[in-house]
Amino acid sequence: MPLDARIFVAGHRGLVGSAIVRALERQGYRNVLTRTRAELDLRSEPDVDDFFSSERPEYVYLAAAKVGGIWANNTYPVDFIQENLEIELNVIRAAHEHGVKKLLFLGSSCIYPRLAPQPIKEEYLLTGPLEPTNQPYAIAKIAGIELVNSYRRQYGAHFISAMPTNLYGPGDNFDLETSHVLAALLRKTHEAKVNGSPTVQVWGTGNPRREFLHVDDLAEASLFLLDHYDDAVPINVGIGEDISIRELAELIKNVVGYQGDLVFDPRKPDGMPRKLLDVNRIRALGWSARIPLRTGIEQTYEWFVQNMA
Ligand SMILES: NC(=O)C1=CN([C@@H]2O[C@H](COP(=O)(O)OP(=O)(O)OC[C@H]3O[C@@H](n4cnc5c(N)ncnc54)[C@H](OP(=O)(O)O)[C@@H]3O)[C@@H](O)[C@H]2O)C=CC1
Ligand SMILES: C[C@H]1O[C@H](OP(=O)(O)OP(=O)(O)OC[C@H]2O[C@@H](n3cnc4c(=O)[nH]c(N)nc43)[C@H](O)[C@@H]2O)[C@@H](O)[C@@H](O)C1=O
Repeated sequence: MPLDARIFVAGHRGLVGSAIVRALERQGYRNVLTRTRAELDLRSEPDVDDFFSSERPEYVYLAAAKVGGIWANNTYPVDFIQENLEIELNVIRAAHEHGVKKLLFLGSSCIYPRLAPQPIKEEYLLTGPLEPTNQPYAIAKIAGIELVNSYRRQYGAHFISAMPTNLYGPGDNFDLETSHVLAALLRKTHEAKVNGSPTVQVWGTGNPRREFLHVDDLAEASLFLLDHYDDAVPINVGIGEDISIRELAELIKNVVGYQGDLVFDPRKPDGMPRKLLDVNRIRALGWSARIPLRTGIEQTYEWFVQNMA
């Protein structure tokens, strides 16, 4: 992408979108287009069309979506399937109709079968049943991949899809109901330390395993893929290692400096037993994650204390 290219980052105030804007600015891009949801609701087809027609973006990062952790996904299935389908249909269609040169659609590792062999290769998509707690969201994301590939096949569009693993970092959602595990445990553990509480509640058994990628790594990967990838296969983006939720909770205790105990609540869902991406495809292109988990958690905790606590 030339440095004066007109680049639309959809979802620029979110965890991922804000990191992509930071990465673009670091690399010297000076024409980054953004709109808040209040300024442009991406669920509205005519408004999306007007925006593309007046602003004429040349490149698009589609990082706007209805996003949430296991509880939110399980509790608001209509919102997760409907809003995501609407956003994908409007933005991807408008990008094609208004001549966007390249678009990156962000999916999620939850598109893969619940019991997929580990680490999960891109070709395992649609080879088995999905995890029920996030099936509506996963199906919306799979529809997004198919839409991207249909535009590639029917019109030769240079649209691509990336599948990030679980993300964390500055700007994450720290709401205890709707957040993902890492942000939730950072906040709970910090509050337990400050309030002198003897225990921290951890949902589920602690046995599920997850892979955590720092959002600044994902942002670098997103820029890299726009320049170096043009294929129908939705490419995995991860760090290549996973840990159990119990190990994550212990690591967070250590970073926060909390001396109390962890209490597991098996009445809460575990979700997918394991979700570790095979990242050989993106590594072969020349990109690897750089931020180690402990360093990333320390930096995110510092951000949380300065901005949210
Ligand atoms: N977080 C994670 O662990 C993972 C995320 N991903 C993917 O990355 C992408 C971004 O996720 P993340 O940054 O975490 O999500 P966030 O919830 O942090 O941000 C989502 C962004 O989308 C915007 N948005 C949502 N609905 C609309 C709408 N109707 N119109 C306009 N803007 C809208 C929000 O705008 P506003 O701020 O104005 O509300 C917000 O800026 C998603 O596609 C997600 O699937 C993939 C794997 C893991
Ligand atoms: C990114 C991904 O995010 C979601 O899938 P998930 O990986 O299951 O998400 P999660 O981060 O919410 O939980 C991971 C694990 O952690 C446990 N856990 C413990 N204690 C807390 C806790 O306090 N909060 C949360 N949220 N989880 C907790 C929790 O019970 C589960 O076993 C999907 O919605 C999916 O759509 C998606 O794409």
